[in-house]
This record gives sequence, C-alpha cells and structure tokens, in this order.
Amino acid sequence: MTATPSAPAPRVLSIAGTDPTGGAGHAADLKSVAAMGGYGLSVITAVVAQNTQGVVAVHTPPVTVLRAQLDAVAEDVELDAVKVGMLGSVDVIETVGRWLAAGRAPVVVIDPVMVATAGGRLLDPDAEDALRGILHHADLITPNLPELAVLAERPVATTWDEALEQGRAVAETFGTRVLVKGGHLCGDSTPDALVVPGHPEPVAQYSGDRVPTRNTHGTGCSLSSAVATVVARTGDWAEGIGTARSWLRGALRAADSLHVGHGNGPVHHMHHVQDLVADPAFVAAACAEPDDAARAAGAPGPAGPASGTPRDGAAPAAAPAAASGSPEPGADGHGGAGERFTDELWRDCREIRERIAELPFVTGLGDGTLERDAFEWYLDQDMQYLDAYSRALALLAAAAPEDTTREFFATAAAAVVTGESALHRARLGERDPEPPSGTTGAYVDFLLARTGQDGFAVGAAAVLPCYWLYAHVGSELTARARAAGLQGHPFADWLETYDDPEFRAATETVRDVVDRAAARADSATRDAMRRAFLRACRLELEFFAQTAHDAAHEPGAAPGGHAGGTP
Ligand SMILES: Nc1ncnc2c1ncn2[C@@H]1O[C@H](COP(=O)(O)OP(=O)(O)O)[C@@H](O)[C@H]1O
Ligand SMILES: Cc1ncc(COP(=O)(O)O)c(N)n1
Repeated sequence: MTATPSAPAPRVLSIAGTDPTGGAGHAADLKSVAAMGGYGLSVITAVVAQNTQGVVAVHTPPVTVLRAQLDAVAEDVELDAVKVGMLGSVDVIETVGRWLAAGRAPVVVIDPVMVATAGGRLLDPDAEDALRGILHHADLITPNLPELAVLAERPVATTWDEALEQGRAVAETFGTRVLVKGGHLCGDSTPDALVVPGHPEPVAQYSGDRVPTRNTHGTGCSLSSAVATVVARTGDWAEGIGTARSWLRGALRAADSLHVGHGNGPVHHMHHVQDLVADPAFVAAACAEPDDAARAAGAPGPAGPASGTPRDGAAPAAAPAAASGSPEPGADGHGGAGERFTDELWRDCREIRERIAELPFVTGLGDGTLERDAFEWYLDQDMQYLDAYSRALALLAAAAPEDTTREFFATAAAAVVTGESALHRARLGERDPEPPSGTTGAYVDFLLARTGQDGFAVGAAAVLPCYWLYAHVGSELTARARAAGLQGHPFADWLETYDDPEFRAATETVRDVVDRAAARADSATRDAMRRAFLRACRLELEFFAQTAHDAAHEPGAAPGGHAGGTP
C-alpha cells in the first residue's frame, strides 16, 4: 500500500447559518468540504435553533459582525472557492453581495436557501428580491424545485421537463449556471441537470434511483459545498457535479445508520471513511510517514498480504469503499498533479458503479430480499468464474516484472483454488455445478485473453475491477445490511465476510501494481489498459445483472467458460 501524493486541499469558505444537529448549514458544508478533500472555513450568517424536525428560532447577529468575519478570513487566507448558503435577511444578503463583488474567489456557488427540508423559513419573505440581486456573482446556483420556482416566478415544477424549462429561464435571467435538482419530484428517480446560459439543452444530465430514506436533511447544503470543492480542484463543472453527486448518493445510502434525531435526519457525510478507526491497515497506509510513503511508492512490491483473493467463496472479502482505497474520486485527490492512473480509471467507471449499486440483485442482497435460488445460482456462476480467474492470476504471476508482484499473484491464484474447492465442497455436495452462462463465459474468455496475450500491464488492468468493484459493491452492501440490522438477515454470514482486511490490502496492492505498470508504459499501452479496465467493469456489471432466467434463454446457452477444463 502506498500513501498517495495529492493536490493541495482547496480552501473553501462556507457562508451559512448554523444547525445544532450538525446535518445542514455550516456544519454540513464543513463536513462535505472535508469529505471532498478540501479545507473548510466558515463564516456564520445566522444562529438557527433547529433540529431534524424543523426550525424553532433564528437569531441574526449584527451585519457588522458578519462583515468583520468575512474580512478576517479574506485578509488572511487566499480562498479557492466560496459556497453561500442561508443568508436570511436583506441586510445579510447585501453585506455578502458587497463582499462577493470584490471577486473573492475563483469559484462561487450560491445555494439560494429559502426553506428547510424539515419545514421552517430560512429567508425573510421580503428578501427574495435582494437574493436575486446577488446571483450574478455565482458561477453556479443550486436551487431546489421550490426555490427554482421562486427565482423563475412560476408555480413549483411538478415534472422534470417543467423543472428544466425553469432552469433554462433562470440561467438566462441571472446569466449563471443552474444545477436543476429533482430531489423534490415525486417518483422513484432523482434526476439532476446542469443548465448553462446560451445552451437550450442541459450540458450534463445525471440520473439515479431515489435512495429509500427519509434522512435527507442538508442534502442541498452538502451537494453545493461538495461541488464547490471538487470544481476548485478540477475546474470541470459537469464532472465535478457528477463526482459530488455520487458521493452524496453514498451518504444518503448510509444515512439510516446514523440515528440522529426523530425527523428528517442527516446524511452520512463521512460514509467513505467510517472504517478509518476500525481498520489499522488502512490507517497505517493513509497516515504513513513521508519516508515510508516514498519507499512504498518507489519500491516494487506489495505491502499488503498476498493472500487476499477476490470472490473467494471460502474466504471472500470486500472492503468499505475508502478503506479499499476506493473513495469516489474527488475524495481522493483526483484531478491534480498527484492524480494516480487508477484515480482516472475509477472516475471513468463511475456510471458503471452506480448502475451496479442499483441492480436488483445487489439491492436484494443488501436488504435480504433476494430469492435464495437467485443467490445460489449466482454462487454457481461465481465458481465457474473463479476457476478461470485463478488461471488468469497465475498468468499474471508468470508475466510479472518484479519478484514481489510475481509472488503476490501466484499466492492469490493459489488461494482462489483453495477457497474455491472449499466452497465447492461446502455448497455443492454431490450436485454438479450449473453450466457457465454466456456472460460468465464472456468474462472469463476476456480475462484469459488479456492476461495471457496482452502483456502484464494490460492484464493487470483487466483484473483490477474484480478486486476493486467487488470491494466497492461489498462495502455498500455491508453498510446497507448493517443499517438494516444484520440480525436475522438471510445472507448475514456471507455479507460479514466482506470485512476481511486482507482483501482490502490486496485491492490496494493491485492498484499500486497497475499504477506502477502505467508509469512504465507508453501511451498506446496505457490506452489499452484503460480499455481493458472499462471492459472488465462492464463485464462485472453484466455478471451481477445476469439471472438464471436470462442464461436459460441465451442463444447457445453453453459456455464460453468451462466447468473443469481449461477454457
Ligand atoms: N432520496 C434521495 N435519493 C437520491 N438522491 C436524492 C434524494 N433526495 C435528494 N437527492 C439529491 O440530493 C441533492 C439535493 O436535492 P434537493 O432535495 O433537491 O435539494 P435541497 O436539499 O436543497 O432541498 C440532489 O442531487 C438530489 O437529486
Ligand atoms: C442553516 C441552514 N441552512 C440550510 C438549510 C437547508 O437544509 P436542506 O438542505 O435540508 O434544505 C438548513 N436546514 N439550515
């Protein structure tokens, strides 16, 4: 494992009100900035007595105090981004507007906060015009649907098309980018879109199923400050929103595990680092002294144990996202000088990761509603896969440029065989395995071709998703299952195996191996590595998405893989 050199943390100022329950306002902003790898600063506009059930009272300090806070920060700190949240009154808006007019930061995001999710006004009714008057200072505004309607001076949109239409009107009126958010729409999906003045169509659209939780307190604050942080780092709005959104979806999925309050609770901003304390191996890697880090980065060879094997049914494992080195990119220093090749790969497969997370098989496994037959069929296919996978790892061992890497892959190959046969013994008894499906066959054919024919660098990139996506899916499943309570969960024992620190370490080792191979490779090989990685990601998606029913109806349903022999 290596510690990654990362781009300097962007300094992001939150100008916002307070929330003593820590889920919205300045608290949400600071957590979100930190979650995205930034350094958060905070100027308070209003002291709000609120909780997850609503707003009780608002106290606004004199604007001289506000101005003094703004000046104290600006005189001392060079800011990379400003995120503006609750302003509350005309005086506050005008004070912040005058301060922004001096061009305080290269990135300004304004979340035009008007009403709390849980209920309660956060903007005086007479302050709407004043708020309109400062929006031209923003590079992006992030209104929710009721706020968008106020800015567009129309009724609240009830369809996505209406919302987009209002977004276009607001972008033109205020001459700024608008993030149109579908969180308040009825229905199972929560689309978002980036609308830019002068463009009739959104320049980016984001889709995703609604996360089934009532704990959405502070989502707007969190998203806008996360976007400000990522864009301060990368300069790319469309991509930055995608990154922040993926992170927020993870925070929403983990929200129910927090148990804060009795109303609309907060999201879990730090869902991707929650195992930092519980996982000594991760702490050691993340907090290594500079000397150790340099040695680890430069020296060949894995620091992690060689025995962690993916999908190994007898000792399977996967990792919490951050602990496996797989935070959403953006939380991991991407986009700067210190970006790793694998950070880039991870960003490229974001869409696929989201699709995997939302597959019925994956959600059913997490919440325990998956049919037992479907699970068993999956395990059968997994065994067919493992058989070829162990050979692919052995081929990588043969091609490995360094002794330690050879040892790593050889040991991993052996561990898959051992684990696999134990699984066969435990689950199959005398029964013959199901034949491999076309999807399983396609995946194993691909892996054996890449590892056997295309050289070490491309082969290593091709096996990385099996470690990394599996670890990632595993962490999400385990988090969801824990949130729901593992007691009585039909797949509890299987899910609990996802906590194996050895697999976390192995995933990180394979990332390091791929980064080193990319550093040695020419650009054509790096392109081939990217293609192999993404193809393997798509095959992982298809593997999780396949069902016994699909397989039975495949034309020529028999196997590209094998049930015992060499493919
Ligand atoms: N239950 C949910 N599942 C998934 N995404 C959600 C959910 N609720 C809100 N979001 C997302 O959270 C972000 C903030 O949305 P929204 O609720 O519209 O804003 P606000 O918090 O300002 O009212 C948007 O990206 C939206 O799509
Ligand atoms: C101080 C403050 N600022 C903003 C919000 C909006 O929160 P939400 O994103 O849930 O609408 C809030 N409840 N409190």
